[in-house]
Amino acid sequence: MMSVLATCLGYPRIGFERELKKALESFWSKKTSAADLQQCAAGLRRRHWSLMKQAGIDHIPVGDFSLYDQVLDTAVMVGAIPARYRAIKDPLVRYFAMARGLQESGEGMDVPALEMTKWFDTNYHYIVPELASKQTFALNASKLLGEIDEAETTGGGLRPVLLGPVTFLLLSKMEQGKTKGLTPLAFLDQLIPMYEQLLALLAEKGIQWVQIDEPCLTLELDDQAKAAYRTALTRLAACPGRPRLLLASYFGALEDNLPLAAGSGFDALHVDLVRAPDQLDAVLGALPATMHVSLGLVDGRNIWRTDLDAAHATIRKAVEMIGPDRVMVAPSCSLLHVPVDLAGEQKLGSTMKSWLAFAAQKLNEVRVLADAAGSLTPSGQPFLDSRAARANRLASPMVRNSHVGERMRGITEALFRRTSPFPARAERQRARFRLPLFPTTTIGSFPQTGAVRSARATWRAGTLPVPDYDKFLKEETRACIAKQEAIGLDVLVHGEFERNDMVEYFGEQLDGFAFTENGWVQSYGSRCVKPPVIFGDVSRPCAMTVEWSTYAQTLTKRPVKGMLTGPVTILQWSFVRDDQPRQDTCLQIALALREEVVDLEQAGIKMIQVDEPAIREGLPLRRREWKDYLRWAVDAFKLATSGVRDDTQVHTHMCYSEFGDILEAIAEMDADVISIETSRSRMELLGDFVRYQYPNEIGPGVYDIHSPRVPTKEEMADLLISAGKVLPATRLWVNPDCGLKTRGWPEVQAALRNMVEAARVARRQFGEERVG
Ligand SMILES: CN1c2c(nc(N)[nH]c2=O)NC[C@@H]1CNc1ccc(C(=O)N[C@@H](CCC(=O)N[C@@H](CCC(=O)N[C@@H](CCC(=O)O)C(=O)O)C(=O)O)C(=O)O)cc1
Ligand SMILES: N[C@@H](CCS)C(=O)O
Ligand SMILES: [Zn+2]
Repeated sequence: MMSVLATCLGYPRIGFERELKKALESFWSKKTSAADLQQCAAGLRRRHWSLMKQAGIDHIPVGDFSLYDQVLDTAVMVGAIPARYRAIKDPLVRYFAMARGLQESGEGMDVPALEMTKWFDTNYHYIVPELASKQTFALNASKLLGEIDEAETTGGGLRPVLLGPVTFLLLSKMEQGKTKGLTPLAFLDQLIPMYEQLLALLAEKGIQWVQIDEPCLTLELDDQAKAAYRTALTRLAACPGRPRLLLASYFGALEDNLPLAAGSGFDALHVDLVRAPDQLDAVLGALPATMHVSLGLVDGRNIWRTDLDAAHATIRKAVEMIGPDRVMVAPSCSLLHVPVDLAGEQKLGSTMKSWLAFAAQKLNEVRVLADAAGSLTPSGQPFLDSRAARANRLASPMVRNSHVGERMRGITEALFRRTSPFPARAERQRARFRLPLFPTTTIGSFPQTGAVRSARATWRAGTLPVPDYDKFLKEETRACIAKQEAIGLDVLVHGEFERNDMVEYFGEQLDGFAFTENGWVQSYGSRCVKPPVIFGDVSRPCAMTVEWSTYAQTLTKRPVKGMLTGPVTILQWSFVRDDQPRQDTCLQIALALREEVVDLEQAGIKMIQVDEPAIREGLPLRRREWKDYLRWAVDAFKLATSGVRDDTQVHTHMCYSEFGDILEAIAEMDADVISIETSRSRMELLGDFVRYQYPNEIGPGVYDIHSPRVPTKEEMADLLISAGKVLPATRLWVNPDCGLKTRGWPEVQAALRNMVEAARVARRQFGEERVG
């Protein structure tokens, strides 16, 4: 008898104990071999397949595992390897060179990494494939086929996951120069045969179902992209003898792309019903009689326990309309974006735990929902538990704080404005700080060395007494200030040694947040974050950063920037409550940060940086929703930062994204200075700031901090000089792309010395005076 299938689109690969992270970093630092790394990776894959099998998942993903990133894996699989990496013969070394750059002094090897940017509106970063004007492709499916062989022992139900050809091309970029007028989509005809060959190989292996991820189907597509979809989907559907194909859309609604998807000739369509529940009727109405639907009902982007009754009602609707044989239940997207297992949490408290589901629990929810599809009124224990948890959360006194409600009602227009407009503020700030032309600074964090991390780990474990930890951090901060002075930086930072993570640190100090011990989620490569959980109204019980900033300022005469994470970024990088609009939660965070900003000023801090790297990532995927989001996101930043005097300089910082299309909003944020990542894209972004005539001061990043490579004085000076030609030199700052926490001290010191030298070169070119 056929029944509703339980399926999964992808599983976190980092490992319950972040085994992959550790194996990667150990391999990169040459402590272990490639074989050790591959062994760890194979062990993780085996574990994940086996636990999906145990959870009763009928379609188990294979090929979603990656040593670094699934988009990079796809580029390698189709042979899209830019020329500069082809001299590297060892495939693994070449793979990591594309991901992280490679600088080997002995062998004269010095190649920067490919660009990295955010995966849709998530905090995961992918490597941007780069195509040449005469791009050709060649299939190398060894990774995927090898993993399928490994997974055979799992016992059937394997569903290979491929990033689809159109999304692959839409996420790619053309290499710089010589490609005028060409866009990656021009290569679709050459790329499709790689997928055709691959489908034939998968059919030979006896694979029954293949999942083709096309998340770009949830975006607004122009005619060229729609035509590309028509071509690609029709051709793949027409492959002779192919396995059955599931087209996976996620992160939003298909809307006007639904006819493309439903008419694709594929055998199943996955839809995200967490982000876009309202699309169900249209989807069911559009499905041809041969097509299955995969209902994405368990949230792959958040950690709240599923409302099983609501999900069950949706499944019933689908079953009644098209019959159980054509229905699959699934998470809304890959589970890559949620932590591995709630079982890793000992300190959360049973009430909070009962509200949550991580990846392992979500698999169980999918199974339970599939099993209950035949029942009209499910009453098994999982449903009873889900109802009880929901009722408990809705009624919990932990969630509401009447003081926060009062403060929210007391917000007035005046709280969103600095006293004077930027030109008047800039004049006062120039008089106050007397900085040289091209002032040099950094973004905030300095290396989080093994010593810093392990001191924190022992302090957390209770084996390092608080005063000793405090003394250790003060010593790190003191040494950091001394190093910055020796390097010759103009505006200093305290180094953020006390912070585990720029969001988690604040989450731990604010009321309304819970934090996990082991809730790691991959951010890029081996780097993970532990997003805090916002479960209730947010408020600040006491000052959070004032002590560290004021301590650092006592150590130097140069200005030390106060360092805060902005409201939108705290929101975006947390798991957010789903019982009130995100904007209300964001304004609550902004109110708490406003108190901190004012306290910093009162404590004598003259420059305050409020980082908003996630503001672009928070942008809704559909343009019509942008205006509303940008209104409240900008308001939240202004609410947080407008409580200070004109001569207090507000900085902000952004990284990882294309900011071209939100420049107006960035300007409205009205920060006195913005530092922004530009170096990986070789300052392409700066063109947007020029075109928009960005009015305030700006520090275009001149040094890619994601790579251990030390940039030369000359290359950074070139970047500055090109920036100085298009923007007034009087408004330019000099800084790396982002914080330096992931780097080691020797390379940081060498790079910053070169950066300070580069600023001197630029000053010689443009004059020493900072007037204007
Ligand atoms: C700027 N970025 C950030 C994003 N999101 C955030 N939430 N935070 C960010 O900073 N998104 C965009 C980018 C992504 N970039 C990065 C960059 C770097 C990291 C990173 O370094 N992550 C660390 C983990 C950071 C952390 O929280 N560390 C904790 C725990 C450390 C730990 O693992 N301790 C060990 C013991 C260590 C020892 O004994 O030596 C343990 O407990 O077992 C801390 O410092 O206390 C990473 O290592 O992945 C992330 C995103
Ligand atoms: N102040 C932070 C910003 C990162 S986006 C840092 O320097 O790490
Ligand atoms: Zn940054």
